[in-house]
Amino acid sequence: MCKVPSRVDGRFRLGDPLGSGTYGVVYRARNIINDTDLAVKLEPLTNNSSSLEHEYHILKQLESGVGIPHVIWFGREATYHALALDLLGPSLHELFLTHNQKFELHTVINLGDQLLSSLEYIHSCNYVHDNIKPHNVLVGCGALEQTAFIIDFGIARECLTGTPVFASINSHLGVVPARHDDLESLVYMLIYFLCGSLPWLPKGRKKLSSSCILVRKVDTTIQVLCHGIPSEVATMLIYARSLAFSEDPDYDYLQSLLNNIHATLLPSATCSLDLSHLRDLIMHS
Ligand SMILES: Nc1ncnc2c1ncn2[C@@H]1O[C@H](COP(=O)(O)OP(=O)(O)OP(=O)(O)O)[C@@H](O)[C@H]1O
Repeated sequence: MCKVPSRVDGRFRLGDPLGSGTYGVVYRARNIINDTDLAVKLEPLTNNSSSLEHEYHILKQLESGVGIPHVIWFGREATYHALALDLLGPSLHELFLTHNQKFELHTVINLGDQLLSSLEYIHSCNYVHDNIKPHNVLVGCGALEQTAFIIDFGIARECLTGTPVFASINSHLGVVPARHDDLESLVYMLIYFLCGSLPWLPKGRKKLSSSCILVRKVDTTIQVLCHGIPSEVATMLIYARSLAFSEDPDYDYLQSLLNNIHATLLPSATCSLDLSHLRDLIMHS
């Protein structure tokens, strides 16, 4: 790989890597003009079409949505495409591991509520995310620490499917993903946060193929999957799976199911994500 530039666009000084994915590495950076922190995602230039440029165009179109990362700049630096974004905090995956793989019910309801609204917005702009999973939801920083942000819009929805563990059954079968597939993935994620695992999740370090996960997923009844958690979650999954390809999802109905669960909580249960203490643990480790 070519040498990573120390600065991007003359003003963003790159620091440590924050994470990496299939397409590139994301660095913490400092804007030396206005002294603010940000994140810069670098993707090596190749002859292939740029996934980062694709992501940039989608983010620009989704720009004003709540829970959508804000783009600061996109361009080329040396032999890289670079996307500068507002700096966000840890992912739900990291926070979940820090919290012994269990989130409180009110936290899960709050996440479900926020992510449902963000998905409704993304879908209203004619996009399907197609890779909803705990790694792709980050909490915000500072004043936005109670907001969940959906990241990673780099997957072209027509050609690739997302991560098998959270993928909808349609997505496994190679059906072009539709809005209800994002909703199905969201419900799997909520179940995962409430139960600490999913029946098709491989144990330990073992890796399962997408086809194995699909077989296990299809073989798991909703009753078994949703055992011990509020019945509204099962209703959400039945509803998401029942939607036809081009059918408009009734987001209000799904929201009302989450509200029903919320109504059963003690008044002392906060309406916030309540993840700041975990965030601090990660930041200081
Ligand atoms: N704005 C941000 N602020 C802080 N960290 C970020 C930000 N964007 C991404 N990251 C970190 O970088 C990691 C990789 O980012 P991202 O998922 O966008 O890359 P990718 O190459 O598209 O990944 P994938 O292989 O999942 O498609 C994330 O898991 C996250 O830890």
